[in-house]
Amino acid sequence: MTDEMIRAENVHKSFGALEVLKGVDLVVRPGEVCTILGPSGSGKSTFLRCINHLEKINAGRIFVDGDLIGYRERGGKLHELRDSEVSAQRRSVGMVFQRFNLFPHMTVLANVMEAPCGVKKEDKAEVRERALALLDRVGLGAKRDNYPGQLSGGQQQRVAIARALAMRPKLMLFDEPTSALDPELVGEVLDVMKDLARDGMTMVVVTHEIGFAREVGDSLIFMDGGVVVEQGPPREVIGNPQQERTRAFLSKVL
Ligand SMILES: Nc1ncnc2c1ncn2[C@@H]1O[C@H](COP(=O)(O)OP(=O)(O)OP(=O)(O)O)[C@@H](O)[C@H]1O
Repeated sequence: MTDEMIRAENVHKSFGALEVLKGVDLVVRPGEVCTILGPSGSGKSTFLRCINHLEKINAGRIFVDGDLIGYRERGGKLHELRDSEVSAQRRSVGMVFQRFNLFPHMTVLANVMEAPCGVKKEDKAEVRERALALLDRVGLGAKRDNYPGQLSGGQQQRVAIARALAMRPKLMLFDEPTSALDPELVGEVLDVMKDLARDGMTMVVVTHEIGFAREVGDSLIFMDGGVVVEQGPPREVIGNPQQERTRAFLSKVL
């Protein structure tokens, strides 16, 4: 493990003529929780997707635990990864989306067991044991034989977190994990995330949950217009924003 879990340097991403990321820099150290806040359309989700190589960047570099995303070194040269190799690299990063993408026809346990854990011919009993332990961890051991449709949105999102953890990720990316939930279900998902943070998981969390950022975040990034406008300890950025754009946004959401 390096002393930087994520290093993003001057990341640019466009969709056709639309330039969404205009030079984003970020360093996240192992065990840190980095929260990202910003108006709709500012490029937060796109940036997370770039870290996980779900989007290919147009310029800049992103390293995850020292590995350059999308490339590998061979014979002293950098080679672009083939699609099959990219998916292996992507397995080191767990991602949880706004909408939980569970298989509706599979039980909760099967959903977690199905996650690619990167170990070929792994003993099925071991996979099952680990999946059960993860379901216990997110408080859903008793629901293992249920189908996703039988669970609440909050419970389904907790299964999605267990599924991402089953890949043994080095870091977890959360893209507005609670914004599709009814308000009374938000807390149970945030509690699971807080528990992960306490256990030292490195996390980048795009969220509008200011309380979570303040309580759990080591750093807060305010993004607007495809750039990082302001960055610092969450309590400082929220309590005393230095930039006018941050202040204007916070005055609308606080
Ligand atoms: N695959 C795509 N093709 C074209 N445009 C895209 C694509 N993905 C994102 N965009 C555009 O990029 C811009 C930034 O989107 P993004 O989802 O990253 O913003 P965001 O800050 O996460 O917003 P929100 O909080 O609403 O999710 C938007 O204008 C969006 O329409």
